[in-house]
Amino acid sequence: MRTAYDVGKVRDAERVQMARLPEGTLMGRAAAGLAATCARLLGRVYGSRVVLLVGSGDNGGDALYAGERLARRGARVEAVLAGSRTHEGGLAALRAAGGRVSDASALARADLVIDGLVGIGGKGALREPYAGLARETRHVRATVVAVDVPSGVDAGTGQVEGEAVRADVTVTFGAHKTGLLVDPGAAHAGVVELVDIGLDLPDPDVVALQDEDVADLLPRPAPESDKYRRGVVGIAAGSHLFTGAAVLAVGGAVRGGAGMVRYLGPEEPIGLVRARWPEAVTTIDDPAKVGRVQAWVVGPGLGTGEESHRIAAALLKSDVPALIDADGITLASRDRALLRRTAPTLITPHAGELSRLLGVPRERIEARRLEHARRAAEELGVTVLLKGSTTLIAEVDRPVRVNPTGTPWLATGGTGDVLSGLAGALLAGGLSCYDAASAAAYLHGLAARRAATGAPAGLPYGESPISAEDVIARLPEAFRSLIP
Ligand SMILES: NC(=O)C1=CN([C@@H]2O[C@H](COP(=O)(O)OP(=O)(O)OC[C@H]3O[C@@H](n4cnc5c(N)ncnc54)[C@H](OP(=O)(O)O)[C@@H]3O)[C@@H](O)[C@H]2O)[C@@H](O)CC1
Ligand SMILES: Nc1ncnc2c1ncn2[C@@H]1O[C@H](COP(=O)(O)OP(=O)(O)O)[C@@H](O)[C@H]1O
Ligand SMILES: [K+]
Repeated sequence: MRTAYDVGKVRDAERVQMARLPEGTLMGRAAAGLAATCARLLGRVYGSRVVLLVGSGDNGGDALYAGERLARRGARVEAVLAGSRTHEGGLAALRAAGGRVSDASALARADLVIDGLVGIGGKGALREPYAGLARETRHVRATVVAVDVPSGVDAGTGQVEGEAVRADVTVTFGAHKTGLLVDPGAAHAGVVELVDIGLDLPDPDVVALQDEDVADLLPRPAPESDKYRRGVVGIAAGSHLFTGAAVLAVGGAVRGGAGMVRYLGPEEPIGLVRARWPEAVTTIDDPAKVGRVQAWVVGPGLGTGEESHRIAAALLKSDVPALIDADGITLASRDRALLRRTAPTLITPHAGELSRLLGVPRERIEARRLEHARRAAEELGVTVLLKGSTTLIAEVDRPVRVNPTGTPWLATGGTGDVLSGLAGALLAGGLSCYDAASAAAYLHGLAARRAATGAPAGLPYGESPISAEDVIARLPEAFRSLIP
C-alpha cells in the first residue's frame, strides 16, 4: 500500500526530527537522495550540464545541496536564483564545489533541470519570475526533476492554479504528499520517488492500494460455496431509451463474480440482457417480485421520471447495501431522502453528478477532487467513489483511497455502467462499500489497461481505443493477475 500525508502532518514530523538531530541533517539526507536519483537519470555525471531553479525557501536549499554533490562529481552546475533571498549555506556549498550562478538562458543547454522553486511551502498560483521559469521548463530537452513536489502544484490537494512544472520525475522526501497522488497534481509529478529521511508519521490521509492489497480483499469461492452464499446482486438499470446500460451493468456483475445476477427493468432491455447474458434472472418492472438479493445496484440508464423514482425509492428502502449510480444519483439530488438508508450506501458519481448532489460547479470539483470527495462523504453520510481522471474513494474517518490503475481511454460511454455492476457484485459478495468500491475501481482500471494495450495477449506496442464491452471481456484477466 502506498501512503500519503497532508502537509501539516509532514511538517509536524519534520519538527520532531529536527529537534532531535543536528542542524541540517534532514536537508542533507534529502539532498543526498535527490542527487542520487539525478545521477542515475544522467547516467554519466561527469561533464553533464545541470541547471538548478532555486526559490527562496528550503526547497531551493535542497536543490543547491544536490547541485553541490553533482558538481563534486564533475557536472557543470548552474543555479538560476528566482527568489528575493537564497538559502545561504546551500549557495556557498554549490560555489565551493565549482557551481555558478546563471540566468534562464542556461535552461537551453541543460541535460537535467532540478526544480527547487517551491515545495510544501508553496501557496496559491506561482508568482513571477517563478511562473515564467516553470513555463520555460516545458520547452527544454532536458529531463526535469521536481524537488519534493512540482512547483505550482498544491502539495496537499493536487490543485494547480496557473503555471506549474511538469516533471519527468519527482523526488519527494519523508512521505508522499497527498497532492502527488491526485490529479491534476499527479499528472504533473511524473514518476514519484520517495527518499526516506527518517520521519515518524502517524496514520495516512490518502492511500493507494497495490495488487497484493486488492488480492486480499477479493472474495473467492470455497468448496462449500453455492450461488446464494457467493452473493446475489440485484441490478435496476436501463430503460426503453437506455437499453445498453442494462446490458453493461449486468455484464460487469456477471464477470465480477456474483453468485447470481437478478435484473429488474422494462421489457425491452430485458430482451437484450437475456440475449447477451443468459446467466441473469430477469423480472419485469415490479420491485416486489424480485427474489432476495445481498446488494442492489440502482441507477445506470434508469431514467429520471416519476416511475424511475418510484422504483428507486422502493429498492433503496431495502435493508441490503446499495450502490447508487448515474440516474439514481440525479434522482437523489432531487430527493435526498433516497440516501437516508438503514443499510450501507455507495454512490459512484462523476464530477457532473457530484456537482448536482452538492450544488458545486463541476469545474470546481474537478480542480479539487480530494476536498469534494471527502465533503460528499461527510455531508451525505455515504461512501463516495468519485470517477474521473483520478478515481477517489472516500468514507468518513477513513483515509481517502486513490485508485492507481486505469487509463484515460476509459473516458468512453458505458464504462461507468460496467463499474457499477462490478462493484455491486463485490458488495453482494460481502465486501464493505469502501472495499467493494476500491477493488472494483482497481480491477476495472486493470481490465481497461489490458484492453487498451492488448497485454498480455502479446501486441508488441501501442494503445488503442476501447469499448465498455472490451473492459468486461478483460475482467477475467484482471482477476487472474491478482488471484494467481
Ligand atoms: N523542514 C524540513 O525539515 C525539511 C524541508 N525540506 C524541504 O523544504 C521544503 C519546504 O521549505 P520551505 O518551508 O522553506 O518552503 P518552500 O517550499 O521552499 O517554499 C517557500 C518559499 O516559496 C515562496 N513561495 C510560496 N508560494 C509561492 C508562489 N505561489 N509563488 C512564488 N513564490 C512562492 C515563499 O516566498 P514568500 O511568500 O516568502 O515571498 C517562500 O520563500 C520542502 O518542500 C522540502 O523540499 C527538506 O529539505 C527536508 C527537510
Ligand atoms: N480522464 C480519465 N482518466 C481515467 N479514467 C477516466 C477518465 N475519465 C473517465 N474515466 C473513467 O471512465 C469511467 C466513465 O464512467 P461514467 O462517466 O459513469 O461513464 P458512463 O456513464 O458513460 O458509463 C469511470 O470509471 C471513470 O473513472
Ligand atoms: K519543487
